[in-house]
Amino acid sequence: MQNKIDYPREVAIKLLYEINTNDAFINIVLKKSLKNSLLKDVDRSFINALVNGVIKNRNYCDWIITNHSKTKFEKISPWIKEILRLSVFQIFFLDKVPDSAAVNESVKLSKKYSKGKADKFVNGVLRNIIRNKDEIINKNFTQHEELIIKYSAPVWIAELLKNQYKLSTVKSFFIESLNSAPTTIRVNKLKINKNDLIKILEEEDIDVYDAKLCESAIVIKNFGDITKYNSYKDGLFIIQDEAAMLVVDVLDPKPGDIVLDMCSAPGGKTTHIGEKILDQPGLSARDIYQHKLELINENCNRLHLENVKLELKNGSVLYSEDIEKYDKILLDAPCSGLGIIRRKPDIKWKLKKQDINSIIKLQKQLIDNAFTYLKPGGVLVYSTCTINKMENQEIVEYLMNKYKNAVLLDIENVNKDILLNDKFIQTFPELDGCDGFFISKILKASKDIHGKS
Ligand SMILES: C[S@@+](CC[C@H](N)C(=O)[O-])C[C@H]1O[C@@H](n2cnc3c(N)ncnc32)[C@H](O)[C@@H]1O
Repeated sequence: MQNKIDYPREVAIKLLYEINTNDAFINIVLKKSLKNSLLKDVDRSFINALVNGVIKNRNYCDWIITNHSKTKFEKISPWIKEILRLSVFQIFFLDKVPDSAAVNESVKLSKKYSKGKADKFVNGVLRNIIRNKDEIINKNFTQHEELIIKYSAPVWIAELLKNQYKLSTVKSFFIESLNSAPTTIRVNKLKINKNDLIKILEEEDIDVYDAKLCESAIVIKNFGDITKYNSYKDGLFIIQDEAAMLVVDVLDPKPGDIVLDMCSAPGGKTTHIGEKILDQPGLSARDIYQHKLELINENCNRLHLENVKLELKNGSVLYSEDIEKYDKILLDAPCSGLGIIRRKPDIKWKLKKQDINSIIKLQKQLIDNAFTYLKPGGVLVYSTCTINKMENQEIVEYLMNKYKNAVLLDIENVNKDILLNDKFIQTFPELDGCDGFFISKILKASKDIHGKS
């Protein structure tokens, strides 16, 4: 056995420790560490696969470790836990890595990252697991255990969704969350048309595929670091999920509209609005964090949008100067993010049951203020990237019950498969390929249309 530690595995362990012990965000730590220009592309994708794989399958890995270790799982030190998880993930999910390689690398890592006889402990646990590999793979689970263990669903999220959807829907949702999400880009139509962009991407050796739901979308594969391509640097497109593109299609802003994007960072939808209004003045993009406004600014600069007004404002505060000022408002609200756990699997472990109530409280404040900021005759689009009905349909119902002049509009010109009663869009990763988005469209009528007192 060579003594040198395999570099990608060591990076993966450090990142897993940061995510699981220090609460770091998977996308941020991965982006930072994969930027290292000394890394080969193959190592970059191995680190990405290891870190995402462990976080996605964390419950399953932990269940296997728990059942094959004499030391209680809670008593295992954080570094050793990550080393074991990484090994178990390789043994059960990566066919190309021989089991012996996964074990040997973990033993070396445990010598470096722990004191005492940790390497012997790791070796013993992993050899025990390998001996029982077939039995583990063929284990019969109850339906509940299958969700929680095999598909690594947090218990409380599984319960929440089982109260809202059929068990088969919840199951396929969690199975899909273990897969990788596609990469889609939105053509920047201010700069180029779709066919010309496809030609340029093909010349750059990027694989290009049709997207399903949105006319401006292209699926891309086989590109490595996207920021190195001229097409990216020239601002010919932005990376954005297809469902996220639908949000602005539903808002349908036109040149001349006064538009507010209330929770707008990092600006995926802001830039789409800017494109649709032909970069005319009239678009304000807000967020509560200054550093996030800078991300919008970067996106606007790269996509050649010059007229977006950035505002550091708290959406839950009612500003009197904004009342009845806007023709169109997008409220892409902060939410539980359950619709994007395929892209950001750490959401599963970071989100807590008690967070849902505070998220809902904020969503109600935001939608109240958004509605107040609309001109009579104006249109509000309320969207989230979650499939939790409490943050979706129920927030819209709250608004409809509170304001006599709120009218839920039909959503037109979209694929009927993603519509619920013509009123809501709800996409599901396992059915539609894109992220799990909710979209609704509300008109502020000039007078009481419900006849309520
Ligand atoms: C779902 S993200 C928006 C994504 C964005 N629309 C896009 O397409 O790129 C929600 C945003 O709301 C912001 N946010 C959270 N609380 C807020 C508040 N009280 N007021 C304004 N923005 C807020 C977050 O910082 C985050 O950037």
